[in-house]
Amino acid sequence: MTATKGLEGIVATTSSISSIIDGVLTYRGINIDDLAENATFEEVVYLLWYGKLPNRSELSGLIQELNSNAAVPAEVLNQIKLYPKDVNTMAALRTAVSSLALYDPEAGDMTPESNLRKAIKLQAQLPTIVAAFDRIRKGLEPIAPKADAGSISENFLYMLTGKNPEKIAIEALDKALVLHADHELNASTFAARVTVATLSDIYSGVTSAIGALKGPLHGGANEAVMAMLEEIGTAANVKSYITEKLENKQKIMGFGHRVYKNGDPRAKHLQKMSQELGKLTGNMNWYDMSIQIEELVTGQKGLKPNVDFYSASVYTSLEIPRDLFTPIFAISRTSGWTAHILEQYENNRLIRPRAEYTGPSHQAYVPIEKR
Ligand SMILES: CC(=O)SCCNC(=O)CCNC(=O)[C@H](O)C(C)(C)COP(=O)(O)OP(=O)(O)OC[C@H]1O[C@@H](n2cnc3c(N)ncnc32)[C@H](O)[C@@H]1OP(=O)(O)O
Ligand SMILES: O=C([O-])CC(=O)C(=O)O
Repeated sequence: MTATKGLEGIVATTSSISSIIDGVLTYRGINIDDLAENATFEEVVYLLWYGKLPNRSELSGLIQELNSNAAVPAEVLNQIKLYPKDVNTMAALRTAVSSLALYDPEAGDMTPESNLRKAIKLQAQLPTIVAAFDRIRKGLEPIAPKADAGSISENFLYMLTGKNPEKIAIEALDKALVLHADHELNASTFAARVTVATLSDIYSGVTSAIGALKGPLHGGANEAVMAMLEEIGTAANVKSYITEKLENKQKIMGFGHRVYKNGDPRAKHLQKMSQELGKLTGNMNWYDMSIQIEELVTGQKGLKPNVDFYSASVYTSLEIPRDLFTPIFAISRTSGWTAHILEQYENNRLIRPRAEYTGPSHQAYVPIEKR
């Protein structure tokens, strides 16, 4: 038995949800470029869960269901009020999502209908949790979700600020959610599938996934990108900062990918949005710095930006706090996680690989008094 470090290139399951073939990403066979240009996030959620695009009445039915399930149990909101105000936002989200299960009477029900209902509740309630936590830590009262919101993006921005968001902000966030919704067997989705393959419940699967997404080699990279941009400060400092990092063999966050070696197809959409939003807000600094960083990192290392790189400047232009970037990724990826969890349940087998043992052998047991 020989281990493959990081399971690189190992095909661990079959799936009909999303594919990455020759650098092209599809959701249910539809190219991400088409979805990014044309689909709303709710259409994508429907596509991932049901395997087809919704017609008008199916789409409005889903939006209604999401709206009517968006309120979070009062007990969970009261618990969030007890969290330390300066706690890591992904840690707060992980804890709150785990506690949702305590107040859902059907948490342990394993029928397909019940699991789909819980997927809807999770998709509807994650935005409410993230917005509520942000307000509570600022000493503000959480805002209840709108019952008639047109989209998750609209409701989330409304719950964050208490104001009706501008159309441009809703559309920009919506496109970012489309681009982050699913990605084959990425680390957090794999974590979700491993968890539920023991026939554990969907809340456990999504809680595991949030824990995996949090790390800076995965979803946490978008916050790390913004931290880097803030540290660099202005375009004039980019060259010396990046060159020094690369010379010291340090990683530049938002670059590189396990699967894409010729570029992440999602990045160009986020780059365009970053430029457009920079122009609209009259602040091109983040975009200008990002472009320069890309030129240097691609030029010197051949590494291309991934989905996390330009999403940092996009969210900043939308005035979203840096430490909400990864929770927003989680809001979007809940659609993919839950689609994969439902697919895993449909055709389940315990996921249990082997380890290549590299420790000592033939060791004698030494009694404690002789150690
Ligand atoms: C949504 C997402 O999860 S997208 C990924 C988000 N993560 C990041 O942006 C973090 C930065 N990127 C990385 O750490 C990596 O590129 C990963 C984790 C995404 C992929 O990792 P792997 O496939 O395991 O590649 P690995 O880390 O082994 O890198 C291979 C080589 O490229 C280098 N490399 C990879 N990414 C980077 C980077 N961002 N900056 C500088 N060098 C890099 C490594 O140092 C290594 O060099 P070496 O062979 O000289 O040691
Ligand atoms: O697929 C991966 O390894 C990481 C990624 O880009 C994602 O989860 O969107």
